[in-house]
Amino acid sequence: MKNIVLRAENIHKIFWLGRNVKLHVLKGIDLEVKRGEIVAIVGASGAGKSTLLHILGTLDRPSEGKVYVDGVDVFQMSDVELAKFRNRKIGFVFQFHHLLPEFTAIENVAMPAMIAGKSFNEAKDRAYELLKEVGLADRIEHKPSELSGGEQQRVAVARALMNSPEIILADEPSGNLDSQNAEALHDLIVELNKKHGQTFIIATHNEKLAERADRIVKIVDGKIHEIITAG
Ligand SMILES: Nc1ncnc2c1ncn2[C@@H]1O[C@H](COP(=O)(O)OP(=O)(O)OP(=O)(O)O)[C@@H](O)[C@H]1O
Repeated sequence: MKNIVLRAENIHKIFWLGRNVKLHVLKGIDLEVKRGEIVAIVGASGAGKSTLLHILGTLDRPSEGKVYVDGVDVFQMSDVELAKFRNRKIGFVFQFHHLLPEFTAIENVAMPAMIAGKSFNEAKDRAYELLKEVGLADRIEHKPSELSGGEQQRVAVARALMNSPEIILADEPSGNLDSQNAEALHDLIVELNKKHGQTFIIATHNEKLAERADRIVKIVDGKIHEIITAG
């Protein structure tokens, strides 16, 4: 269906800890995400939220099951094809996807376009527009260490938008922020979603952020326990 941007079917993930010791983290997840939707994934620590986001974001392969992004069965691709596809279709605001410390804000934002083969000169106008959009037009030459935590996360959001991806995945995006900065980031996500129709899938413990999603997907014991629709 055209308005389904992502579909996950029967996703299982097993981590082998030794020859006979396994951890069955995801036990058959089915999920459809509509274009332009904000979906929050919630659940206790260790429930498998990050594991699921990594699989939906094609960063990790499931032990079983399929993921379709824009109708494409992503895990049929080779690692090289998948990396190119990912860079075009998916933006990440992950804690481990840190900004590159030796590059300025505008260079960090331009990076996904440069990975896709553009020069900095070709990418810099859009990178500037995006930084302006996240309220950082006067910080473009700052390196990450010269930015506050909230500002760094806004640079990460601008970077995630650089290649106009279909989907932005965020793992605890406001996790390291104080409540005021967290609130500002939540406002920004909702604003970008409204303005650009950008799809967001966000794993979070933050109830205030989850409440702003169109749907909240709760994971318990490796399965979807319930899906709460807003309003
Ligand atoms: N690479 C790995 N190898 C082995 N076990 C792993 C690996 N990655 C995650 N796990 C385990 O899988 C389970 C789910 O981890 P995951 O990070 O997905 O949880 P989470 O719901 O995101 O938790 P949190 O809210 O604390 O971030 C945990 O018990 C974790 O220890």
